[in-house]
Amino acid sequence: MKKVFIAGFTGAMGQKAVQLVMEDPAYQLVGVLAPGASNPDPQVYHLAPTTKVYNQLAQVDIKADIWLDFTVPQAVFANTQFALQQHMHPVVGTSGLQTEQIKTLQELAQQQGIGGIIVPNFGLSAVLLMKFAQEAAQYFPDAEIIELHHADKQDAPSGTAISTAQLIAEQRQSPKPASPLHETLPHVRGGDYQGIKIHSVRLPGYVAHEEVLFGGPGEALTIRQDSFDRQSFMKGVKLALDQVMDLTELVVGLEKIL
Ligand SMILES: NC(=O)C1=CN([C@@H]2O[C@H](COP(=O)(O)OP(=O)(O)OC[C@H]3O[C@@H](n4cnc5c(N)ncnc54)[C@H](OP(=O)(O)O)[C@@H]3O)[C@@H](O)[C@H]2O)C=CC1
Ligand SMILES: O=C(O)C1=N[C@H](C(=O)O)C[C@H](O)C1
Repeated sequence: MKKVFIAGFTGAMGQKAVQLVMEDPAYQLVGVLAPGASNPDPQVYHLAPTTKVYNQLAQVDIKADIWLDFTVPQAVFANTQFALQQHMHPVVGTSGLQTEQIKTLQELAQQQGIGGIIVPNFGLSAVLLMKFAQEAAQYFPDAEIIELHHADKQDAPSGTAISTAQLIAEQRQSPKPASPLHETLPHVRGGDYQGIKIHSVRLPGYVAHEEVLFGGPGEALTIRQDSFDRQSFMKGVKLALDQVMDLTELVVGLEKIL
């Protein structure tokens, strides 16, 4: 039985992950972490009576085989560093890791001789969108991204939008230089990732959605994916939990294990 630790267990994704791990006989939920979890009712959070509950990383004193992280961008780097130092295989769903931070974690994973996976999006529709966008960028170098999320999302742009922009930027050859523009409303053109504009929408009712718009002379291509329910991520989470202990390095993207 593989021992799993879940960071961010009180959150929207953390709760889904607790359910998944508790229902799967291949896993044992040995510990959980969330800052607001000083005295959680195990029944409210569907924990096992033996699951140890922590509210600070510094207090975590047990070892698991796998560290599953659904926390916040401010915590994910230190959490993953800790997991690697303690020889726990990280499965990182939290968004917001910077390129330099990922490099540092990959070096640490190599030093520690342990594999793991960082997954910008566990949903198959998003994984496919990124693949298709990368292909389209070879033919349509001019692209913009619109990501739409629930109003409680704590960061912008989404990790998925950043990953999509990175993939497009790697593939495209000659984007049209941006024309000078007089903005009558500041920031109206959105964020800029290497010339690719990213627009973040936050609205109640939405879960997680992304559109990539490609424009060319006289034509346009739009690719869109929708996660209508967080259940859309759980197949990918299960796949990562099942396979992470076989990985020998810290990889990025669910497609690495599909
Ligand atoms: N890769 C993917 O497919 C997906 C990734 N995500 C990402 O996962 C992350 C979590 O999303 P979601 O569940 O919606 O967010 P929530 O806001 O619902 O949950 C955040 C969790 O993190 C905990 N937390 C807050 N601060 C810290 C800290 N300093 N250290 C440890 N834990 C902390 C919160 O605990 P408390 O309640 O006590 O504050 C809570 O349990 C986000 O980065 C999101 O972008 C989300 C969906 C899919
Ligand atoms: O916060 C979310 O909800 C999501 N976050 C991830 C991201 O930032 O890309 C993945 C998915 O979009 C849901």
